[in-house]
Amino acid sequence: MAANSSLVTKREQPVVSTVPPRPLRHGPPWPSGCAPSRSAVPTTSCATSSWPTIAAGPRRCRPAGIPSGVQDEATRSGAPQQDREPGAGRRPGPTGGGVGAVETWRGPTSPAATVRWRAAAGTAAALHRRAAATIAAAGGVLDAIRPIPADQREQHELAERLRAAASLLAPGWLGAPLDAQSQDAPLGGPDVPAFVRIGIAQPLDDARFPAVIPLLGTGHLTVDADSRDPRVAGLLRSVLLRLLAAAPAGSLLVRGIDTATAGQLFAPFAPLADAGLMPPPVTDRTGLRAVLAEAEQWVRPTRPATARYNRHDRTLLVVIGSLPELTEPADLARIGALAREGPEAGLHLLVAGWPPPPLTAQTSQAPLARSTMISLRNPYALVGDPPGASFGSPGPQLPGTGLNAPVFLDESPPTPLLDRVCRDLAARFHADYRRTLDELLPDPSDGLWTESAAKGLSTTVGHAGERPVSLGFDERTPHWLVGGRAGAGKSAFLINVLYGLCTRYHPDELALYLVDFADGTAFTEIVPERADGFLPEDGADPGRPWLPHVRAVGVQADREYGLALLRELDTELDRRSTEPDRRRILCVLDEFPTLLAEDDAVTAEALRRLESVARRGRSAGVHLILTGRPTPALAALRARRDPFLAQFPVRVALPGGADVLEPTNDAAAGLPLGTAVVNTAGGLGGPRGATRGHERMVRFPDPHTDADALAVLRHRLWADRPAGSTGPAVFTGYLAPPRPDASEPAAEPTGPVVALLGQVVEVPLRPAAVPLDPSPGRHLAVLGPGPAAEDVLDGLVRSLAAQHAPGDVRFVVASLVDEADPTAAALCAEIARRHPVEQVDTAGLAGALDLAGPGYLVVFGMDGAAPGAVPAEGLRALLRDGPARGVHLISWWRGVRRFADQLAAVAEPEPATGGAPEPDGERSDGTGPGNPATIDHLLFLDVPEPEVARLLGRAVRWRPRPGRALLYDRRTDRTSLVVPYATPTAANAR
Ligand SMILES: Nc1ncnc2c1ncn2[C@@H]1O[C@H](COP(=O)(O)OP(=O)(O)OP(=O)(O)O)[C@@H](O)[C@H]1O
Repeated sequence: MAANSSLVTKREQPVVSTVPPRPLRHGPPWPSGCAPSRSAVPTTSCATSSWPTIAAGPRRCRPAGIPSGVQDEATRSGAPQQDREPGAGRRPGPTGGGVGAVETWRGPTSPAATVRWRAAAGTAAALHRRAAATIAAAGGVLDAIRPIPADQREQHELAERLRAAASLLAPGWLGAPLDAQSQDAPLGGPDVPAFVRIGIAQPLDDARFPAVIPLLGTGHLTVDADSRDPRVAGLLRSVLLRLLAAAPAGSLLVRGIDTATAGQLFAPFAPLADAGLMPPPVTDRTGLRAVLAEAEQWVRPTRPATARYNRHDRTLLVVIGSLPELTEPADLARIGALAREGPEAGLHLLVAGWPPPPLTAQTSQAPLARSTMISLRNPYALVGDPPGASFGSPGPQLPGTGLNAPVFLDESPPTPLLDRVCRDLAARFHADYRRTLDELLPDPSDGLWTESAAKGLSTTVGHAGERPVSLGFDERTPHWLVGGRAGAGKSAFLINVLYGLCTRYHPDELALYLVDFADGTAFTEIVPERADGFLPEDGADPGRPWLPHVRAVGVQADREYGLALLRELDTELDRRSTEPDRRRILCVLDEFPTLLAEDDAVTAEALRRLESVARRGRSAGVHLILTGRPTPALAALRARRDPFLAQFPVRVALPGGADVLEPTNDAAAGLPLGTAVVNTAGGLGGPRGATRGHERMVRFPDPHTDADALAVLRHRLWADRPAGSTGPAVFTGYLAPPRPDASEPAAEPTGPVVALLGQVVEVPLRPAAVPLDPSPGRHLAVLGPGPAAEDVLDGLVRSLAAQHAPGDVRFVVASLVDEADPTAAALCAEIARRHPVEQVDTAGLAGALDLAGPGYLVVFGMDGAAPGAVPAEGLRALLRDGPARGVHLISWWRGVRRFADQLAAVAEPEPATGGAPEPDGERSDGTGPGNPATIDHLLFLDVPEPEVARLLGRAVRWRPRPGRALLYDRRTDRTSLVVPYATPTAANAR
């Protein structure tokens, strides 16, 4: 029946209360002759149909259960058992007599026959009387148990009345046929809609009425098949469209989940996602959990002890088109709990594919509480009773039977209609709420940099209604913690803040350090543009105007880069403790959970430094913004009351970022894109309904909607930069820096030649350069199994060659492993253009150990030499005395073990230590830091941490990965993370 049919059908529909409650998944609810005419509808004969009709059809079909009930009743009503004869319980035949009576007419009409005939006639009369009694008794029983079904005219009248009721309950968008809906139908209504149409009920061929159910404000809707069934997809889309079109603008928030079709179910609603009215659907288990967490936050009572529910002025509708395969029972239980608790808090569920197929007998799911259940048949559907009401009105004691008519579910709305509605809603949202970046900036006519940072920094972050909301960095609000799910607008929010600050404060008063740990490109637009991403700090690059306030930027930076920045800030704070500095520093760590993601020494030190910088920076003008997606790490920090969190009184929660607020604060539940909750009390909530002075919900613009305006602003800031400004140092984690051009050697070289290896991951950036001076041990070994190490050696030697005047230096090149022969040959050919080169084998290498300087012994695959082939005595002398005569060994070793053995073999007895640091452990190469017969500089590529630690005799912090190397300096016993320079070969391969 139509929605709220209990009111109508209580009076109008036949009462079917003696029939057992109808299990929805069994056969159709109507007998043949009453079935809809669609050809695929299976017809069920009166004799086999076990369910009552909604009303009697033309043939007054009766359920098969009725006759047997009649017989039993007749038996009970007095017909003695012994009188019963075969066939006595059957309906009379066409002639009105039983089988025996017919036979008596065939016999001869003799006196004896007449006697027999009379006897037979007596029997027939007795049978007739008994049958009449049976019919009378059955009639009485039928009258007692159900009224005489209405005739067809009544059925049509009833359908007509239900149609009228439906148009009242679900007017306009909520109940109109969508394929005939006018393109101009106005959107939005005064109230959240309570009823919505799901399809057309068709009790008779020519009797139909809209099937309407209560949803928002009442409960949920479940369908037993998921979005892969086009009828389910059509139903979900049409219900969603009706609700969105009819609800007051902005009052209905939708979250979509659809794994089976990878979100295709919601594809027609994409304009809403683009507008920020509805986030893109989630398509996996992680996304499902995020939506469930948000919904739980939505229903969670503000004060659990009182179990009172928070009432939102908006409704959250979670539409599950299909659940992830093998959704865990715990997640299914969360859905069940949300169904039970949701409606009071304005949370409603549309769940397709419920109950999900059980993984085990123990995990089968009950029907979802408080939901109207739809069971698909072919081609119609059965609709169960809505929560707390009954379509069939079976009476107070008996359970409901659902809607007693087949329902043909609404099909997917026409694409142009869907598109038009979504675009109109988006445009309306845009017009009502969208703001632009310039509304957050000072009036351009006032000029740039008119505010003073002496007492703090402040910028407009958004608008609460019409009022601009400013947020600052000062002693009371020194640091901000910003949270939001992926795509919540964190970068947009940050960019607004950065432009807001950079237009208000002079670069002499504000310096920015920006690090992005994720794979985004949050900050690339405000740094100079160079394809390689590595820039000289001369500011001359005109590629793209940069913000003059920005000192350093890490794009997709390593955790080590973030840690280096924190160390740098800590050092700066040490300095400021004695020399106060009026220039404020703002450091933004975007996706900071990545920095703290591992349970290792980097995390431990980063947490310590964060706490120290935040605590000491408060009064020293050093401020932090940390942004991140929801992460268990944050909850863990909160749980253990980590001191660093206490240093962040400002919390900004964007959509999905409620975890930066206190768990009892549900202000951020269900935020749409473009909005944020700004809280200046560490995320604390407050009394419900009360105005919270420390908390505002703001709308903020997407700065990228007007890319041209943004470019003009950037150019203006750059063009006005103070004279002598240098560009930011940019570290781009995913790029290998190009090797600096080897300048022509100076006529009078002033310092030693340096071996340039790459860029040290540090703030400020600096090259990894090994000076090849005359001290004993000034040699370099590259250790690592793969071609990357071979490439490093190749590029390095080329750069060395370029640093010497032609003919000034001699090269001896040996390749002791086959795989390096081509590289060695190409290298020799290249160097030979400037310097004398000799390519040798192992024997030649042994002979060249006493090369007269200046020169280089370059060895590819030095571990490939047979044991003893390179004499230990000669090697020891080279390592110790070679640098003094300008000879350095530059070698590549594939394995650490051969290297350690060889070095141990040539190690000299350890001299008395002259103040050099003693190693903590024992070196596997047997050499100490003061040993002159050694190799002072080791570059590890792809060598596991334990092997490096064993070789160095102490713990190291190092995770081998492509594009990274660890440089060890034996003299200082220090290690540095290095991004090796791109080599010509490697660069070509990319
Ligand atoms: N205020 C806004 N109004 C409407 N759309 C916005 C707004 N802010 C951002 N968007 C849009 O939302 C999308 C995601 O924005 P953004 O990249 O800033 O999110 P994010 O949280 O940084 O994402 P991620 O975590 O993936 O890096 C973009 O398409 C952006 O244009």
